[in-house]
Amino acid sequence: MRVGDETMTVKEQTIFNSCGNVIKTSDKEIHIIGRIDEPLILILENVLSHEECDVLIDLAKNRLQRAKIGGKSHVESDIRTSSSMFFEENENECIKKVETRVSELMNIPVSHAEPLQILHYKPGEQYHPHFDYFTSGNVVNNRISTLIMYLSDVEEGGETYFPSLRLAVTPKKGSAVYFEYFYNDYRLNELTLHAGNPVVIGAKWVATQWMRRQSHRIT
Ligand SMILES: O=C(O)CCC(=O)C(=O)O
Ligand SMILES: [Fe+2]
Repeated sequence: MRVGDETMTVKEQTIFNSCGNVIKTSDKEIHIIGRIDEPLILILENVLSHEECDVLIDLAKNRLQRAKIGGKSHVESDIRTSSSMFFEENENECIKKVETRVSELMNIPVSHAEPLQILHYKPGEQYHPHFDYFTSGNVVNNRISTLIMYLSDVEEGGETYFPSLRLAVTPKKGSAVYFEYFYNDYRLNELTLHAGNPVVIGAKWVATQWMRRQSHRIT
């Protein structure tokens, strides 16, 4: 292909940095078991141990709140019907360890990390298709990448679904799906539209880490 040829495509830079199928963070070997290249979407195994999943669920259990929209309206949102909570940064040794591992895996300093979010879906609950980046107005320090870690298996339903790519990721305890939306070509970012399909049988627990373009933490 010639330069200037309209059909010439230049592969976009990715944030995620891996060569090979195994990623070594300072305390774990994580395996890539599935991928789409553009936009980059990775299915990762062994991100969290089963014990870590259980600890995160236990710590979150009593602090969950049904999804709300609007500060004062207290109207329950139909966009997301699950319950959620956020951990404090560095809240305890387990959170600290997970935050460090996730930041190494996502190749972004921990200071760019939002607080770790826990979501709990009961049968019938779901998260309708959405973008993780903010689309309204002039966002200064937008989100650039997401890691959704599954803290439980789900007997039926509950997949993370990318409708534009027709990709469904089945929750598996300790596994995760990674995607990024930092591309110059806006159409690639838009392909990261995703949903949490309704849980049919069982309970779904996830931990979501969103990364920002710039430092986000005050400390
Ligand atoms: O529960 C899922 O599979 C999706 C969660 C999600 O999209 C999010 O936390 O932003
Ligand atoms: Fe999302």
